[in-house]
Amino acid sequence: MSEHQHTEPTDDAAEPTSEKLVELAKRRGYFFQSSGAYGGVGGFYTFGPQGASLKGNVEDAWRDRFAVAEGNMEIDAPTIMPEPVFEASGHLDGFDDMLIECPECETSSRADHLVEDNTEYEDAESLPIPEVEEVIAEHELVCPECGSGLADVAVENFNLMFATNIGPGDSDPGYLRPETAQGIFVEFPRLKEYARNQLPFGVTQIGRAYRNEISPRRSIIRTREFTQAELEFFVDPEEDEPDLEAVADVAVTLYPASEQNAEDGDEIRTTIGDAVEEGIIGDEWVAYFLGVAKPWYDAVGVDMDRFRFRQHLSGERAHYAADCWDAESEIDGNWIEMAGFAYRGDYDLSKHAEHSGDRFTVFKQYDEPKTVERATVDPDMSYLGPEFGGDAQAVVEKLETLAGRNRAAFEGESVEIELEGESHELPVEKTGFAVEEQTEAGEHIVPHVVEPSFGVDRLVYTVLHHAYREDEVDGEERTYLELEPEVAPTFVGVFPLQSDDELEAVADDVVDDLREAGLSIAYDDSGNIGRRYRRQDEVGTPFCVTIDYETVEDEETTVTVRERDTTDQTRLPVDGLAETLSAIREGDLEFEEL
Ligand SMILES: Nc1ncnc2c1ncn2[C@@H]1O[C@H](COP(=O)(O)OP(=O)(O)OP(=O)(O)O)[C@@H](O)[C@H]1O
Repeated sequence: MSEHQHTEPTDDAAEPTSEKLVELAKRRGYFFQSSGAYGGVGGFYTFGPQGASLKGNVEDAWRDRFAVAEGNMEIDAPTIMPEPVFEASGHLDGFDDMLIECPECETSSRADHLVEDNTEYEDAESLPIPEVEEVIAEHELVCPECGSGLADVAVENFNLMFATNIGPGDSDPGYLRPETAQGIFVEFPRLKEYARNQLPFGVTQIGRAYRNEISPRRSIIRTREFTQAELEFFVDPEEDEPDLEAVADVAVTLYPASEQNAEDGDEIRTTIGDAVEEGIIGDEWVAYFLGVAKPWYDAVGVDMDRFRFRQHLSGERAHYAADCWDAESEIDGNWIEMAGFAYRGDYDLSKHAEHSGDRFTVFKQYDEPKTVERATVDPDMSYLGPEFGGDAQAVVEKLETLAGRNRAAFEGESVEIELEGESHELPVEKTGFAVEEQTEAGEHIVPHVVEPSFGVDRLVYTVLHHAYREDEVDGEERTYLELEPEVAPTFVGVFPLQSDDELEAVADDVVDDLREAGLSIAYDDSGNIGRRYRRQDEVGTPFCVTIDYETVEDEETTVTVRERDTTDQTRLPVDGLAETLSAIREGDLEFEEL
């Protein structure tokens, strides 16, 4: 849960585009704070008609790339899970942020953010609480809301999970999942069957996650309910290798930990292939998914000049994560995390195995059966019973473990075991010790996990922010969103020039044709034509089709087609219009070619 000063600014920093974007988003139906009729509630946002459509298109594009094209499965698990799941995952004990509450105005703030925003510390999250308290006192930091001093105020750990009860009463606590990933890990014993026990395989999920953030901020960038798109990719660490060839030439901007730590460190422009070769990206699987993600981000409309992969600093990384990189986008001069790519080892599956007692392994068949020597014991119970009484079974278990670990212990006349701190000698002949040859077809292994974890809301925000443009058309200021046709909520605006039965009849036919071709259409017959264009420009509609008097006068029925970014216009016959626009949407044709 890192949030660095160099990657995220304070709320009061001047953010011209963000401010204008948030206003546009509300006015045009992209997103707005929820429950406004009741005063609004912090950290919850509703996606309006345009936003829901954009978000859905982004999710579809993610599904196409990370589930369908990669051959991974998709699941849809519940958002509430029982307490033992989060005991196992570590969220119950460790999913905390540092909370400081102002005694004067009762405003809650994240203590680490307070320190990062107002001192030279860049990674206060990794400091122990007493040190954070010291820094707050030393720097005489004050409440961001009312300005009261916070020098003597205690900092506490605050668990970010939303708690609830499953069923009546409180005997069965549950939590709203703080990440979609646990829904995949918990079902692993069944999911591996669907994958026919063959590694590697991947499972994706797109769904809501909940975090009771102490101070949600920057509109949909830090909310309390948000959407994640996660892939858990399970591999055999000994044998599976990614298809690095496929992404070797992908050009990337990397900001490795070494550069972040260096005095004059800088971003590195390289390719995935070279970065792996030079050891900049330590794990090949992580490198592979960075290579898949970069062109995908480009395709959905993230500006590649304002995009980079930043490696986690050692203090930021979970202890089990071998390598971790974030995809970051630049927003008004600051970098925000859009996704994390982590090599998580066998941590998650081992924890769930330990806590649930279920099998979180995959049976790995050897190419050829192996003959192995196994040391076994078959103790003489008529001897152990009288000798050890109620402890006889414990002695058997000790002997079994010892035979597996240290055969040499059985080489003499007697063997020594330890029981509750006391040492006992047994005649070897009474243990039934033997070494046998066994043929084994394979072994049970715990797969390792590579996790690309995307935040959909932050991506939607970035796509809108990077698409935001202002220019002047015919002496008038214009705002438009240069959204990629693949994700734009509406593809074509259709306007009859005037309220006229003949024009409207043609417009209706055009709408029917285009909708039949699967294109999303906005029909607008109100206001002057310039204003209708502006409305569509502001929501990022790539094309507008106007039905005017030439349409009905000409022998061939033609319409004006206007392109959003250039505002260039051309006349096209209604016949074949749907095919032409579909070809543009698919990327098979450029507007300039018309
Ligand atoms: N409160 C939030 N609001 C919106 N999106 C979020 C939030 N927390 C996490 N995400 C998204 O989920 C993705 C994966 O979650 P992860 O646990 O790696 O985030 P994180 O490192 O805790 O984020 P942060 O450091 O910003 O709190 C993030 O990259 C981000 O896009």
